[in-house]
Amino acid sequence: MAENDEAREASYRAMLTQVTVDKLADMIIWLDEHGRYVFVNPATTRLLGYSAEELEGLHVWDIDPHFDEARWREHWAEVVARKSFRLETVNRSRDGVDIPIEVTVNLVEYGGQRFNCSIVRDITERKRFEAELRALNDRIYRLSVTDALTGLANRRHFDIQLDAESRRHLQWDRPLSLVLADVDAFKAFNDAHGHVDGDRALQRVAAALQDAVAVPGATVARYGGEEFACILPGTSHTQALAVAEQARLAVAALDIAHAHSDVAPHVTASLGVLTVEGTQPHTPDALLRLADGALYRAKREGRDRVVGVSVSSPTSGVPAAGAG
Ligand SMILES: Nc1nc2c(ncn2[C@@H]2O[C@H](COP(=O)(O)OP(=O)(O)OP(=O)(O)O)[C@@H](O)[C@H]2O)c(=O)[nH]1
Repeated sequence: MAENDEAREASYRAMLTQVTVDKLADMIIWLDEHGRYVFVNPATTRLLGYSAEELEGLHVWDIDPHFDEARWREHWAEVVARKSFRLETVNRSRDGVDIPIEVTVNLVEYGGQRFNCSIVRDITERKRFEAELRALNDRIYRLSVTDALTGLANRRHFDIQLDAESRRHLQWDRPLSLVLADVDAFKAFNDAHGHVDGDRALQRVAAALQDAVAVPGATVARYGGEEFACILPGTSHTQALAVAEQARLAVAALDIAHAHSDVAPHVTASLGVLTVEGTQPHTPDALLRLADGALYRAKREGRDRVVGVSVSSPTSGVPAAGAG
């Protein structure tokens, strides 16, 4: 190629490079090995609000709140070792706005010097979208496990938890208690006061149960209709009976007038308590059947009371099945 042609070709290529660097929406940031800005493209000055001259006197930690000099030295060692990789960080603009960025780091060696040439993308929109998506997923999850009327865990969540807790109880050989609570004479309440007041009463009963069951890791759920269920992991029978009695008293203390109940002049609940101890496995259905048996007895024996049943297998050394 003639000398003129070569010069024209070189100038043409330089023009292509220059225009690309000038027009690129991403930032191009060159840092030396001391973390000093040595070159930035127009997108950088636009986004960060500093002039190229201002930036070229600064260090990376003047702009990136996640960096200091020590962190830069670690980063530089990684750049040298890995040569090219991606990271996410933040750049603070001149007017104090933190801009989340994705940085593609590249090690460049030129004229005996080493540089970090970064292609930097503003990912504000992506981060906002991710946060919205996370919030939406959280909301969908909360809705999927929550009973709409009372705000307690719903039946689906209860079933999942009971399955998990019945396995955990076997694995760790620690007691597991269940409490079933059923509002007494609620049909009569609905008939006398109407469904709307009935709903309100269920909401108040639910809140009272939730407050009364102060057991770490407990699940308090609306099991269906006017029936509630609590899982009390690691809770002995004596403790579970005390929790259930506390819950019974809390429902009575709401003092929701119920003129058509044979039990009391206010809304009451009957509760069945089951505790299993030892390593003999019980399916969740079997656990529920046993707890339901205790609840049934509480109803039959006059309502507004707690009846317990405890089942143990020989390994735990606790006497075999008993009720009280
Ligand atoms: N307001 C309202 N009532 C409900 C809801 N779910 C179930 N119920 C009512 O709860 C009542 C339950 O009645 P029953 O199962 O006969 O039991 P009970 O009258 O409470 O009598 P015992 O349980 O034997 O003391 C029915 O009238 C249902 O309609 C609800 O979401 N809102």
